[in-house]
Amino acid sequence: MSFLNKEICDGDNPDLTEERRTATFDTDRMAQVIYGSEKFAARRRQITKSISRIPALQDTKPLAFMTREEKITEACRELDVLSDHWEQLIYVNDEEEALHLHREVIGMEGHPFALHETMFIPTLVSQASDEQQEKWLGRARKREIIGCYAQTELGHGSNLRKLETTATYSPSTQEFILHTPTITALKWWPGALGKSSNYAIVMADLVIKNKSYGPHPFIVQLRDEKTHQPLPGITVGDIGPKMAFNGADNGFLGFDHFRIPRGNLLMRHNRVEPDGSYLKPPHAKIGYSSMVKVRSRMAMDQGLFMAQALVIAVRYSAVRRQGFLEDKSQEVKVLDYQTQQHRLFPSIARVYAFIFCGLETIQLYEKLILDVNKNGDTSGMADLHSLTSGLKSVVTHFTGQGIEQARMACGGHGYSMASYISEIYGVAVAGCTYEGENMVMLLQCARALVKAVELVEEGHPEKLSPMMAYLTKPSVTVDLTVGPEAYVKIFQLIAKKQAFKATEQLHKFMVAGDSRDVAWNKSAVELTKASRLHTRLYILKTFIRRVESITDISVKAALTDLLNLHLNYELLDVASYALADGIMSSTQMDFIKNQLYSSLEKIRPNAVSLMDSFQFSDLQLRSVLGRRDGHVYQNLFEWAKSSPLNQSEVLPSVTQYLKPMMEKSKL
Ligand SMILES: CCCCCCCC/C=C\CCCCCCCCCC(=O)SCCNC(=O)CCNC(=O)[C@H](O)C(C)(C)COP(=O)(O)OP(=O)(O)OC[C@H]1O[C@@H](n2cnc3c(N)ncnc32)[C@H](O)[C@@H]1OP(=O)(O)O
Ligand SMILES: Cc1cc2nc3c(=O)[nH]c(=O)nc-3n(C[C@H](O)[C@H](O)[C@H](O)COP(=O)(O)OP(=O)(O)OC[C@H]3O[C@@H](n4cnc5c(N)ncnc54)[C@H](O)[C@@H]3O)c2cc1C
Repeated sequence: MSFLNKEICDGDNPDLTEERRTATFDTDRMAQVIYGSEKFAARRRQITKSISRIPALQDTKPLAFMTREEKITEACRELDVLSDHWEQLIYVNDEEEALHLHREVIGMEGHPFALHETMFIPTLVSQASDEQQEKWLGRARKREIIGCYAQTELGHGSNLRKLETTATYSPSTQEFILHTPTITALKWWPGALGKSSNYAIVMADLVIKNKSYGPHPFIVQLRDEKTHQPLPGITVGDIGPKMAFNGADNGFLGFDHFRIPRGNLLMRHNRVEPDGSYLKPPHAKIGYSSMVKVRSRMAMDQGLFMAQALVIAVRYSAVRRQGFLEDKSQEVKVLDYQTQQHRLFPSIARVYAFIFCGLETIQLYEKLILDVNKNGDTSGMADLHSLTSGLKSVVTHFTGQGIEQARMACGGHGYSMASYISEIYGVAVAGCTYEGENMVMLLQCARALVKAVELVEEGHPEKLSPMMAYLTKPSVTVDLTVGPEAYVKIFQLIAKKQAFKATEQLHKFMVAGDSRDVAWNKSAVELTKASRLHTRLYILKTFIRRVESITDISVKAALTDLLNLHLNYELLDVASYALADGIMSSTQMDFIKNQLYSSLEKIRPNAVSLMDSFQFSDLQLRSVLGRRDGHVYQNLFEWAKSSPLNQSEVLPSVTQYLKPMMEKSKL
């Protein structure tokens, strides 16, 4: 079956139009699967259309030609325009719609509200008491105040228990005294802290009567609401340019015995009474929930980052002609080369897989917050923490790899800022670090795995959570031709073996006399391998579950091809484990390779439409190379001509230095 997708093809590059004509599914229907519902996919399109009717948001100067200050100013101008249209554009308080609006209009280089929406408001929702929400949440939602999340310090990010900023309770005045005792205690990195925010959630060590209670969240006013000047006792500023994300003012913050009222400790789950007595929370790590919230979004957000890079690379590959195959009268589209397909298509599959995981983990977090806030039920916290710790690490790592391959797939033009892929890469790989450095978080996931293995070894498999149940599966011989379930079985065996091996190694060192911490460190590489396999198994199973649930036949068929590619690619990628443990034979390996190559051919006709289905507007993509019209060469030439360097024929640097130098050389 072949039909023309609904988008207008007239006027586009004929090579791209041809690709769109040969697609076997409808991109609107695919968008419903990607964005989780028909309603949200339609709302996205509606919002995009409404944005396109606001002149002040069109044809802005390319970000690549702007200084950092100009980028920040431009983001603020756009936010102001959006603010004037907010209620016509989206349903107020709909987080997904707000995120879409920001992504499309302001892009990914950061803006003053990035942390306000993703961490400041969510922390108030999950940690502030009803009374505190009454006071601050409404103001935050109406954007009367701008907030950020200030946790990381110059000296500590990963190890939260050693944060040095103190919040010492003074019963006589019923205040907390915030203080930065050393240079390493300066808050360092928080997004939008430096220049934009006037409020912050500050994570500080709660100290009462000389006893430390560990990091707790406080809401703190940083700047005067009228003048925006820092309040006395507060030192705040921008930390300088970064690898990417330079539209954001990540900042530093220090306190000099800065006093805040007792009511500024967020007290939904714990309390400090006026006399200084402390009521502890129902779960020791409940104060970490805002991090879990962001981690639960990361599979979706990173999937969308990689999708942007792939839209650009796949469209370009369908337009770029170079070299010959059979027909010597016309050069081929580079997308027809097997190596190009192998470079791009497994990442397309991963994008879909990550997004399906993201849809699931976002819902799991929403449910957890309901359970905790309404029923005080914290039983889901440990599982979601270990799942999202592993997932953020695996997804960010592969997203970085996928985006870099997308860049290379665009040859020389991929290296130009016109492609915008380097910016997408820079922003995406920040995710390997923020919300917990990847190795640190893989080791958090490993804690849960080791515990589960120990339960099995102690004869209590019934206590395993459903995600760990595969650790009890016996070894079996598997016939790969029966379909996805066979791949899952092999993957389960590989992941199980590695989890047991890593745990065995840990125990061995402990038996030999090492403390658990030292034995843990000596086993850490093996433990992180176990976490990665465990997480990749979850991703694989989620992909299968999601594809099975699709009702549209043509969408399901296209995604089944992608799923088959994913299964074969993933298994091949971990084949060294399977071969070493005798789980797979070399004949099975050959079978997998052949399946992989034939999947590439099946996906080829749908490649452009699989990426068009994300329905990113040109405004959001910000890529000259990846525009929907595919007129790559004309667009590139126009863009280059608009470079500030080309606004005069002779640069002052030539007149001032090169010319005199050449003249001197003549003497
Ligand atoms: C991101 C969305 C953006 C969308 C916008 C898209 C548009 C594009 C625009 C811009 C894109 C960029 C957006 C930028 C956003 C950037 C946001 C970045 C913000 C930050 O980085 S905030 C700072 C984050 N910091 C960290 O993550 C620190 C990492 N460290 C930790 O979390 C902890 O220190 C630790 C978990 C590693 C260890 O904690 P600790 O208290 O020492 O505990 P342990 O002794 O290790 O463990 C004890 C026990 O507790 C369990 N546990 C730990 N944490 C949790 C938890 N959260 N929940 C439940 N249980 C937990 C742990 O497993 C142990 O259990 P056990 O004893 O084994 O049973
Ligand atoms: C773009 C960006 C935005 C950010 N936004 C915010 C924000 O809004 N708010 C905020 O509070 N913070 C923010 N951060 C800070 C971020 O959360 C931290 O940088 C991150 O948690 C990593 O901590 P770290 O810098 O201390 O790394 P480190 O822990 O110093 O990592 C250095 C190395 O040490 C290793 N390591 C550390 N501990 C262990 C261990 N226990 N076992 C094994 N290896 C270990 C790591 O794996 C890594 O290789 C942001 C960071 C970035 C890059």
